[in-house]
Amino acid sequence: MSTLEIKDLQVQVQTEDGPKEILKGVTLTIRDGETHAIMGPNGSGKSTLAYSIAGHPRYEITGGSVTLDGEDVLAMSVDERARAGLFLAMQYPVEVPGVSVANFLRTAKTAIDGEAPKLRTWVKDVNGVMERMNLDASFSQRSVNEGFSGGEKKRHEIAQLDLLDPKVAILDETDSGLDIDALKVVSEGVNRFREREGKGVLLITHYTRILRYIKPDRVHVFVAGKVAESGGPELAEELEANGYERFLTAAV
Ligand SMILES: Nc1ncnc2c1ncn2[C@@H]1O[C@H](COP(=O)(O)OP(=O)(O)OP(=O)(O)O)[C@@H](O)[C@H]1O
Repeated sequence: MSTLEIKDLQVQVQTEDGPKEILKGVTLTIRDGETHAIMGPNGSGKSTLAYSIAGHPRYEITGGSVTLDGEDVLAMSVDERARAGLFLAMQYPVEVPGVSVANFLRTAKTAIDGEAPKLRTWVKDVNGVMERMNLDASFSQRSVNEGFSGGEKKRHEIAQLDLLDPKVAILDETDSGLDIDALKVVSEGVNRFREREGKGVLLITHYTRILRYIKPDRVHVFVAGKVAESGGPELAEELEANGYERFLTAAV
């Protein structure tokens, strides 16, 4: 089971000019096995939603709730959220110089499962994932994200998704900066994850092209810190054709 329920979520950040309200009451439920796409203009608060769910300390929750299978996510520390089954692929993955991909993956897996994975199956699993993500075997020995190309960073995020096997994956612009081949590899990785029993996906994107590979159950238009409209995949096609204008006018 994996139901992520976001109710009337309100979030602010501290700026030099005082607090700034970014999320103004976001309500969204991702049920067992569903994939939801969020699209919206720059600065509408999509990444803020992703970071707030993952527990980034910069974002202050001023109202509302987030639960995963009924558990209060907002009461959990960042690592508790990961152990509870939340995964965030960041728009700009951070570099961790001196920590190899192999070490990072094993440490993360151990922290999430509460015990170290069995070495023999783990090595096989990692090699299998690297191969599927079209990453060279030597990639495991490189420092996390240091000097990675844009495409390598995103493929590495999906390799993590595959190995860490969360309940709900939040993917923040995982398609940005990918060439056609990498987009396919990344999409296939996400689809393999979706095929597992009861997994939820929240996919933040600017482009409908990824939604041709990863078919969403629901599409939400995010404008000025709120969900302005929700619909099926046809809503993404409408956005591609007409842009956000009708939503922006309505939000004023
Ligand atoms: N620390 C901060 N200080 C000031 N403003 C901030 C801070 N963090 C976020 N914001 C503002 O909050 C708004 C929402 O930002 P966010 O990154 O969530 O938008 P987004 O929809 O993901 O944008 P994009 O599509 O460009 O990635 C923006 O106006 C941004 O400048």
